[in-house]
Amino acid sequence: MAITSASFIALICALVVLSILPPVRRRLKQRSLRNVPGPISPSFWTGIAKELHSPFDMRFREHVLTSYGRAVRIAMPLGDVAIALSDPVAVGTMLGRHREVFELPVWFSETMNAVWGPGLMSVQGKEHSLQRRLLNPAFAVRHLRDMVPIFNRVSKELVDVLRKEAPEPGTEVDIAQYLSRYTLESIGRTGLGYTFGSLESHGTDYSRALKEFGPTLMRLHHWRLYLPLVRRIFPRSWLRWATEVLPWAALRHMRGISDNVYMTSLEVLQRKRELLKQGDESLSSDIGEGKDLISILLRLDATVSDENLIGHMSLLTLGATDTTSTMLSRVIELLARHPDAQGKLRRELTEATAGAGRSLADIDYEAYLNLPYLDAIIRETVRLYPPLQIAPRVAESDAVLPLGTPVPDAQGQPCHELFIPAGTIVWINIFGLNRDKDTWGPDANEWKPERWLAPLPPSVSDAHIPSIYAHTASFLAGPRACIGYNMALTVMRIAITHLVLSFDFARRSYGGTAELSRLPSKAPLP
Ligand code: HEM
Repeated sequence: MAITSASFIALICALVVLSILPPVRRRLKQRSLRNVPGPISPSFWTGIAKELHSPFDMRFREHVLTSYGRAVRIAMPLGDVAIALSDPVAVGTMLGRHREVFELPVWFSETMNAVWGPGLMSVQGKEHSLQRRLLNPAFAVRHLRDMVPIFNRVSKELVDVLRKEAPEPGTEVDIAQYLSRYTLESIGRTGLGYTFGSLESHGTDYSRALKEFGPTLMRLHHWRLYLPLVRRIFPRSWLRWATEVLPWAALRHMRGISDNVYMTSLEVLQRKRELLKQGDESLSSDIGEGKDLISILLRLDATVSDENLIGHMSLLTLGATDTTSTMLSRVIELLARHPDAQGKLRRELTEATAGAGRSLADIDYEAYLNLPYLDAIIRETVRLYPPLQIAPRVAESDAVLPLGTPVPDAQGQPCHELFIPAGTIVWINIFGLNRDKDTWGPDANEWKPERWLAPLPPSVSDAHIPSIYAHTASFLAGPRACIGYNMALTVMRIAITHLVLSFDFARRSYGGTAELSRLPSKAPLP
């Protein structure tokens, strides 16, 4: 049957009406959210979303996340409202009782799926629980223990490269760049059983593709909101064809990134399956010594499909590297800014090694846990500088969230719960939870590792912050809590120990207050 132009126009009109009805209904139901305190929007059309997501205006975002209380109204484009929550009672409910209502937004998981394939961050609901159950055992402490010698070896390589780079005292070195390569290599060897090459070189196409993902995504940010709708209308093969023919540089670049990572992952995986067939001995002689996450997964369940494993490989590497290397850079920058803390840490580490007649290679997983000042420095840095400041969720149906701290209603009376209409974006305000003065005290914004050496004030435990680490929300909690947090902490403990025992870090003379996006990356080494 031929499609007439009238029926085509009718179809387009129907699609337009169908796609605008839910947002209109949501805006009508968001009345009560409009009373929640928040920054004034400069424009009905854009809201403050653009400023909030700008990597160049961290100060504005941090101001918004800490200055309006535990529930903050965020004006979104075209009069939509989102809410940022750092109220532990509300966040606890989102991650606990209402965990099935508050999911990752579909545009987020669809983007991940389109670029990386089916990994943890690209699936939802039951599929996510299944995948998570499959992956959890690979992250058990007993496997992490086996990875410590590999982390030690990469840390030693890092120190050797830095020594070559800075043979003279006082040489300036772009330390952040090396920490980024170090993290990628550590995760590559222990996650995938793959090496990205020497820490001196600038990496492989795979590592470059991972690095370019974030900036390319920013260029496509507004368009990806329409991805779920587009995917519902067009078959996958059409979309793939469109990425080839459309004259859209960012989209083509993203396709290149996706293909590149896919091909490398497939190659690594096929090699691993081959080695596994040859027996455990062959796998143990490979780069990850058979102790890497993918080898562990293949041993646990050899029936997992290549498609799933490739999705996991890409998303694990993506989730692991930038976060961990940002934290590491931050620790080194803070130690450079606080020479007393650096000296105290060096004394603790020297006592645990030379003082106890042990070499660095003798420090195992448990011994690393018994270094209280190192532990305090990591806890405090993870609390104050979480690499992910907000975690997005969307209400899949209408929901009511209880509040520990009330917000004003239309009459200015305290309101102890928030009605969240279906489709509303709710950001879990990690940054706000970690810096709340009522919880952490008036010095919440200061970096004080010492706070972890004495019992914490009762306000911290009384707050019942949803957390899997040190009462902070940095790794989140609930069904989507960071699966690799223990691995990240282990990588950090080992790298910091090697670095602080090998170098003295100082601030560059121009110093200044560092922004997360602009870490001072050059530190003089002796
Ligand atoms: C300091 C370093 C790290 C930080 C601060 C961090 C933080 C987080 C946070 C906040 C989430 C939740 C995001 C959300 O649900 O919106 C998350 C999820 C995740 N992280 Fe990490 N992460 C770190 C390191 C790692 C490492 C080393 C790995 C893997 C080896 C990893 C793998 C993942 C994965 C796969 C998820 C998705 C979990 C799921 O959806 O079930 N992360 N991470």
